[in-house]
Amino acid sequence: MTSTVLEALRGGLVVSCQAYPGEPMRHPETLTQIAEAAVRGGAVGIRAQGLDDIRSIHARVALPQIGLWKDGDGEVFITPTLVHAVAVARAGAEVVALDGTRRTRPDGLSLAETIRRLREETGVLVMADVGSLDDALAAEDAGADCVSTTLCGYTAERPKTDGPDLEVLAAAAGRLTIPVFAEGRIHTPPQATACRDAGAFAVVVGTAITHPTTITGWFAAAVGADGER
Ligand SMILES: CC(=O)N[C@H](C=O)[C@@H](O)[C@H](O)[C@H](O)COP(=O)(O)O
Repeated sequence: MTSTVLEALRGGLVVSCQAYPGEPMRHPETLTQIAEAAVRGGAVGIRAQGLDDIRSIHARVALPQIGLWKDGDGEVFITPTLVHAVAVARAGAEVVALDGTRRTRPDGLSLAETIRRLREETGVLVMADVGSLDDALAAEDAGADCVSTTLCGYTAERPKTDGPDLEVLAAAAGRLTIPVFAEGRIHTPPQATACRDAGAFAVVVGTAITHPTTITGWFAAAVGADGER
């Protein structure tokens, strides 16, 4: 049976509120305000990065939060170890998103061991961010509560498609018994609808809603103002 927290996300839009190191909006207060604005637009959940942002958003936004901690300069950087995952749960995230690929984790634990110990220590729900159908199948076997297509196009297994990886999404939604979230390069409302139609349990959008630098770049390019002036 799907948990109450996941049920609250079913069929809805989750907004990922993140800024990258060195960027002007990288501040917990700013990202909390963005999350509050997303609530007004109809988001059913928030995805957030970093312990300070997670704490701040948890205190002010009454929606389920998918938390993660990006760390390290290795291939596995989304909540890469058990220690990171426990910290994300303790910061207040109802769901911990972690690297759910079949790659070696920096602490040497398997995904199954990570999920088992995280659950024992915190009781939190686990979202495995996957890069392929095989990752998704393995993550379900490892005990994840849900998967997201977050890493499709960011590992060696899949090409970086222009929009979301609908192929992996549809295949995973057809094969897994746990919820499959659509995430990654969903840049337009029609793409979000396509994800829903491909079987997404819920749709996660970040950049196209919360990353003005990228959005500005799209428009600048459209008017030919992105080059040297
Ligand atoms: C690959 C990776 O690091 N993905 C991250 C995971 O949290 C974020 O940088 C993305 O913004 C998020 O997944 C939402 O995707 P998009 O911004 O494309 O709507």
